[in-house]
Amino acid sequence: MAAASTPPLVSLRQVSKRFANGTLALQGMSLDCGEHDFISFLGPSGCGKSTALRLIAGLTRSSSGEIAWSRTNSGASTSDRELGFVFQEPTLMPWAKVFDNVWLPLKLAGMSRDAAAPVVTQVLEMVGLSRFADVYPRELSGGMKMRVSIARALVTRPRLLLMDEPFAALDEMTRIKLNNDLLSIWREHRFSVIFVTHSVYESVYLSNRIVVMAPRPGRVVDEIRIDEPYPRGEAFRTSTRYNAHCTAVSQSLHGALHGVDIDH
Ligand SMILES: Nc1ncnc2c1ncn2[C@@H]1O[C@H](COP(=O)(O)OP(=O)(O)OP(=O)(O)O)[C@@H](O)[C@H]1O
Repeated sequence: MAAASTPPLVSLRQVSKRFANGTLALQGMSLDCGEHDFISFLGPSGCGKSTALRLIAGLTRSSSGEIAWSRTNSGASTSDRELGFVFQEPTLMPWAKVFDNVWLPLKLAGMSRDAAAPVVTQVLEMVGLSRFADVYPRELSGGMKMRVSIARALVTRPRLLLMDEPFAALDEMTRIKLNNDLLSIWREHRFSVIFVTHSVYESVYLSNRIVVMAPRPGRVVDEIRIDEPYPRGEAFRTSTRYNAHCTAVSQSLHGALHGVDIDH
């Protein structure tokens, strides 16, 4: 979690996005994402979660407001290579082996296959796919393809990993396994995560902060801290405390959808 003295990695101040067709997809969002935060954007369809993520990634421009990045140790402003993005679909190149899919961001940055090999091998190990470097995506299950996608996002060693409903299409058991593996990678490598989800249960399990959002216009209605220690495992998932957090977050979401302010 962010120490009080550490400046935020990225700050949003009153950020809004109106599309050309007039839709106000996001209205006045403010957020500080700290070093080693795990933040979830939680809300129903159309509340601007993906738009907020795309704004942070620089994939779309805000209509108003400011997005500011902290300076890196080298003094440079945060660059693309310090951001990783994982989409709901793994979006792998079907004609390329797992190794080459993961190498891609480094290849685009000018790194040869040989020079990239140690780091590619290392991230494949992190996601549990060491033995699959030489297979094609079609030979992998949905969960394994998502692991490749996560490895590809981590190969540049980003300070911030943006994840847009990465596990929504996976079965429950695979999702739980990937939740656990993501948390252990995050704890060990100490990057920050912003994670978009529709699931109250997933957001409570993973995050230290949950940003609750509502639609029409897309906006933040609440932020809830999950002050529970990591590592989190089955004991937490089946605890009364976990259930109490899920109830509180559900109530906030429910209140937001009915235009009621929830006081925390
Ligand atoms: N390129 C676009 N042009 C016009 N409107 C858009 C565009 N992209 C998104 N919107 C609209 O902006 C609003 C917010 O969309 P966004 O995809 O950010 O929501 P979301 O919370 O991520 O939804 P979901 O959970 O369904 O992915 C929606 O009303 C959507 O229809």
